[in-house]
Amino acid sequence: MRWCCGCAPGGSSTVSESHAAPLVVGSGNTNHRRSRHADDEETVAMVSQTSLSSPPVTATTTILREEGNNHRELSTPPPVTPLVQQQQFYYSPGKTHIYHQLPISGQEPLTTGPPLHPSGGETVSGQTYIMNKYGSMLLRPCKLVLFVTSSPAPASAECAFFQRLKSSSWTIHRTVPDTAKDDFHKFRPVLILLDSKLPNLQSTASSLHSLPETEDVLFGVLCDRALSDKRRKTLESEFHQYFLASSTDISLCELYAKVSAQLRALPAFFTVVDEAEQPIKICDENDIIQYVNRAYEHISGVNRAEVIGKDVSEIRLKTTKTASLPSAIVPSSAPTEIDRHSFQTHRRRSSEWHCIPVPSSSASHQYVYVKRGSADVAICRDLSLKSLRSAGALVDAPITEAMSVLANLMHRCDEDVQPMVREAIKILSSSELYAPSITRFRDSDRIASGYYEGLIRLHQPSRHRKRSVVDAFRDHRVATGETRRRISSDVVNALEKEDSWQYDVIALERITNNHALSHLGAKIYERWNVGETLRCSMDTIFKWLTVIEANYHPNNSYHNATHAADVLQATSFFLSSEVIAQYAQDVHAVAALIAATVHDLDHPGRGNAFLMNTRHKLALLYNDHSVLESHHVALAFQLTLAQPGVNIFARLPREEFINMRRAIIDMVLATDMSRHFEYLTKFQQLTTNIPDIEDNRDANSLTICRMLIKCADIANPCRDWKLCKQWGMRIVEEYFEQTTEEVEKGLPITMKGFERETCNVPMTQCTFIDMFAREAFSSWCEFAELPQLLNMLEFNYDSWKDQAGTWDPSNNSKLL
Ligand SMILES: Nc1nc2c(ncn2[C@@H]2O[C@@H]3COP(=O)(O)O[C@H]3[C@H]2O)c(=O)[nH]1
Repeated sequence: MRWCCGCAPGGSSTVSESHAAPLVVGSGNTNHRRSRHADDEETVAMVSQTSLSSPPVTATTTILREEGNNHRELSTPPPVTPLVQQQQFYYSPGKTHIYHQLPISGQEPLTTGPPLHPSGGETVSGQTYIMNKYGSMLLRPCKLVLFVTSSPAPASAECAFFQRLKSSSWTIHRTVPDTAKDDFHKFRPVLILLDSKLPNLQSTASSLHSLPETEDVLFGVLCDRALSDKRRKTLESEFHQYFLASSTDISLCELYAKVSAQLRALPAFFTVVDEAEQPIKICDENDIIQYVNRAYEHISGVNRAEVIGKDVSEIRLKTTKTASLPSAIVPSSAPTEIDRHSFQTHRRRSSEWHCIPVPSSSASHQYVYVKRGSADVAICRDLSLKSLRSAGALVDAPITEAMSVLANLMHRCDEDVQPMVREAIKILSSSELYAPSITRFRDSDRIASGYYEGLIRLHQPSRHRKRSVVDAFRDHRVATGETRRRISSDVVNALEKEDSWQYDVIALERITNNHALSHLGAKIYERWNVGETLRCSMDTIFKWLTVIEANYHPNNSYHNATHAADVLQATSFFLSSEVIAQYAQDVHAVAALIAATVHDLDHPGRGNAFLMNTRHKLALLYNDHSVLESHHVALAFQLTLAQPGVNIFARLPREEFINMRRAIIDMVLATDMSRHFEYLTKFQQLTTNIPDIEDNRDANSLTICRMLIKCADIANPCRDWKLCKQWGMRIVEEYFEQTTEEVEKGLPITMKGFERETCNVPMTQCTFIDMFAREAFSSWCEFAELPQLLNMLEFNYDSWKDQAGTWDPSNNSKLL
């Protein structure tokens, strides 16, 4: 089937002499004049198309490179019987123009029309722009009629029907039966009208129907008066419609011109898809394969004729076991366009294939599978770790780069190499090779370097000054208060909806007079049956919570027991997610709750860098490694095991205690921000290979729970704005106090940008989101299917941004 588009070159809508015209598929230079020796390579693509009315549309492409007037065949895919004749058109890859060229030797495709209309969906100077979900495409309805009559000379006065057609920019070519076929090939009309007075009307129509390219052409008979039923019945096998010469209704013709213009775009797209470097296949909603491209044939070793029409599950690919298709998860409801972009879409999870539901208005859906890690990153998400980082990621560890190369390689190499590459990735991701270096933020960005120095790099060459800055940890303030809980109705009410993300833990802090942790903890532990797992009573658990709460510093503006309650509440919320419940083991879930409770125990209100710079005894004790985090969890076990009546692990069998303790330590240590990107990368690596997640449940559960508590620890920016803002002010106040002390004592400033006199608080929050929160929650929310948290993060980011422009540092003296 050959196509032409019916506008003259240059976009005018005058009746054109020649009707081949370019179909611009991409943006490209639409004024590009194709010359015989164009500066960029021109190739001729011969495409055979099935009839458009009979899916699946298969296309074989024989690429011919044009050299002079000769065409040398470039590549031939495995033979698939073309159902119809060859179509010939040109495309120049560099400019993604596809020229439809009638196979008249030597005829140049014409220059293209004006540039794509930016808005799309409009008709400008006779050109129609079709806006689809992926952007506008320039299509020009082909308004060409071939009128077959016995007298080629036009009647003195055109009939009303023809006048109406011409007034709507239609071109009418008259011909006689003997030259009708040649003229059809020459003009490529969308509408063939035969004069009802033709002596051999039916045989003429039948002869034209025999041309394969007429399968999508509208056949009409033009008559002076309405046909009798009998006459219509005899003609119905040859004609789709009869038109009265006296009629001025051309609506069917107009519609058909538009529809066929869209259909004509198919060969272009199939050529692009067929020539794409990455394997692509298209399935319908029943997972029947409708189409595969040449790269798929190449990588799978099967010919498309062997797979088209087959059920995905039947496909056993010859060369790549892993390339088998994932079993489909049919969504309960057809994903709408919006769904497609929400995390709730039931994507067919597979590490090998990126599945894209094709948005369509119909209930049934097609799915495009694109093999991951393939050449054309533009379409499929590249598995390299680098691409897993948000484009704005500021930090890349050398090891991450190496793993990104390996992840890419893994999906391109053949099957016997793949396991080795996969193993290499596992080895690299298991050892401490992550030494993130801030690579992309401006040195002048003091806040970002403040976070980097103060949270990640930590160690400062420091002047030695003996400091007994924080001795509070010696003062083990053990609560000797009563352990029998009396709960007022206010507290009971304040504990309502503790399972909601909107829960206001700061209100609970107020109502309980700084005992949010013990009260909220008791409720959450009870809801999670922690007592059952630990084989201890809720009374013991409440006593334990009271002791732990008493060892947080109430005078810290941020790192106090309410922050622990906040992180515990977030941990409980995340554990409630269906996806997490599927992957987190019970022991790790309970460990996460306990870890959240103790994760900042006895925090001195100063960061690790400060303790290291002051040679604090904790820094000496823990050799500058995760100093505070080690202290939090060590003290937690000391307090638990040393205090009679509060040992919540007392009844745990030894083996279970060892496992529980290991998991709690692991998760608390994971809150050390100096290893943020290490844990994040491992989580991303794991969750982009969903099938792998099944084969090492224990280790994977821990990786997920580490990420869970990490996100709970930095979840402030995802909370309701009122809470987000309060937490932001609290953390900055604590930083101000640290910086003030560093200045007073001549210590290195660990958190640059957090000087009370000059700090732009909203800007510090935006930087925290840019550097840490956005990327972590993008990965976390996609995996845990919590898209609403990302929406809140971006809303809060914009709220901080709005304030940053007018922030007055004089506000910094009264943040709380
Ligand atoms: N600026 C800013 N930093 C935060 C916020 N939440 C957590 N952090 C930082 O992330 C760190 C996580 O570990 P810590 O609790 O030790 O200290 C925390 C802060 O340094 C926030 O809302 N704003």
